[in-house]
Amino acid sequence: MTHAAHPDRKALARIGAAVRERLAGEPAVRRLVDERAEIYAVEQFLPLPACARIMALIDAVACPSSLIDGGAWPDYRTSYSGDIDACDTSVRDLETRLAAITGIAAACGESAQGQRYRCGEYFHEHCDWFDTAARYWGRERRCGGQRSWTAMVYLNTVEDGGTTDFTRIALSVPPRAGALLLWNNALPDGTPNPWTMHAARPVRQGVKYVVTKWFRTRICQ
Ligand SMILES: O=C(O)CCC(=O)C(=O)O
Ligand SMILES: [Fe+2]
Repeated sequence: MTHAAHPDRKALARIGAAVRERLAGEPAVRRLVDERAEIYAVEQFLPLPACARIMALIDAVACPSSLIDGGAWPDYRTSYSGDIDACDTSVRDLETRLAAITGIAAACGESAQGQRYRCGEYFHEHCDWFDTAARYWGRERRCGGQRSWTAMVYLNTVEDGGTTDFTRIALSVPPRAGALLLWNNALPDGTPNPWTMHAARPVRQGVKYVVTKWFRTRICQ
């Protein structure tokens, strides 16, 4: 695919550079070692009481997770998800923290989505990037454009399983309560980074809760 085929490429390159520079100045931020993808972790990013509160909010709204391109493969994602109450103090506090660490305004992203995986549940490997050749792209282009960075907070520590695996670079991240995982879905030139392919592996014991914010290129309306 040529550069021209990536509609938000220049803006994504700009956002990538700005976030990269900001994270470099944050001592709590650790870059996970692989040159091919920009993936960062911050331990104890969210206090445990806020994690507990958001887990309760997820339980209140969780429905079987959907996929943006419909359900071509019904068992692709077996978790439960929901848009948690954006007015809740803990959610507002989370949004503020994510905006502060990335430098991207909360409005320049989708509303935070909670996910719950019970024993055996998973999300098969995928990239968070939108397929700009798909039918849904017309809508997403007008409403925020391409996804830039993904920010995901693990709300609990899982007894066994439930790792987030970056399958093309053999990186496996175990869920730890309050930890933030943050990655750039684009390469430095703003084109999609295929090395960000990832999966949520099945939970083998316990339950896993995460909250995810997908930042976009522009303000989402
Ligand atoms: O739950 C995880 O570990 C990953 C979730 C994920 O990839 C997503 O929601 O896009
Ligand atoms: Fe994902």
